[in-house]
Amino acid sequence: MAMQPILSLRGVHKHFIQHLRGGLRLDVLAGVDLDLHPGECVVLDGPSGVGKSSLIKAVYGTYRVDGGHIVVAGTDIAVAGPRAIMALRRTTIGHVSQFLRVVPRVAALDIVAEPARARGDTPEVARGKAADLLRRLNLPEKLWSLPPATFSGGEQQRVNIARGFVVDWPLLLLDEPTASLDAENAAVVAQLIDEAKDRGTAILAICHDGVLRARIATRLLPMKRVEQAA
Ligand SMILES: Nc1ncnc2c1ncn2[C@@H]1O[C@H](COP(=O)(O)OP(=O)(O)OP(=O)(O)O)[C@@H](O)[C@H]1O
Repeated sequence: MAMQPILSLRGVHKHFIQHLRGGLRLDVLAGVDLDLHPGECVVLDGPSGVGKSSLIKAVYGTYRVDGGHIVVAGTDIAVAGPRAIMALRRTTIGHVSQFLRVVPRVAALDIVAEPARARGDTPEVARGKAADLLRRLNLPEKLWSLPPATFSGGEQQRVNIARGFVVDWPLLLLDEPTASLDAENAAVVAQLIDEAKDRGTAILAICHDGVLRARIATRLLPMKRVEQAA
């Protein structure tokens, strides 16, 4: 029997009403289909503004879609309520956004460890995994006990990446994970992605860096601008 996809998109539609532009309707996603299997890395491919981030946000349950199905591990996120979405975020879907959502007064090490704690690891085990990742991503150890609010963009992004990789997620969403990183740390991220794929994580990614994209993508999902109704 063929392996079940971890993520299935069928006919996903999304539009925005742009209130600052006189209520203009902007159709962004029109009938997006995809099956994503364990161990695959599909990179969304298309020009700026085509809807790549919107699709990632829809799969994470942040944006509600207007039509179609987004099935993750048997749950249709297109129609799921907030509890079901929060449960999937705890157990199944990891997300590395472009920017770290800084939690005041929580140390970087604990921010990274938190998803592993939420999945049942003891504090020691979770912190050990967090420390391994922060070390691999070259975050100076003296920063680990500090809240990341004052960290540089690249330091915050490395905390964010470590948080995304601290759990073996069945599905991992990556939105420009190396945008603020130097070449050395971008290479570490490429390695982390390879290892996650080998463990069976399915990855849906946005990645403008052509070299990294060629390295990580098992396939591209071409996205085209939607024709707007006159
Ligand atoms: N919350 C929102 N409200 C209104 N319009 C939005 C919203 N989010 C995105 N858009 C619009 O939807 C379109 C697609 O945006 P999106 O960020 O998904 O594109 P993208 O392909 O990820 O672009 P880029 O490669 O530049 O990051 C853009 O025209 C954007 O202005």
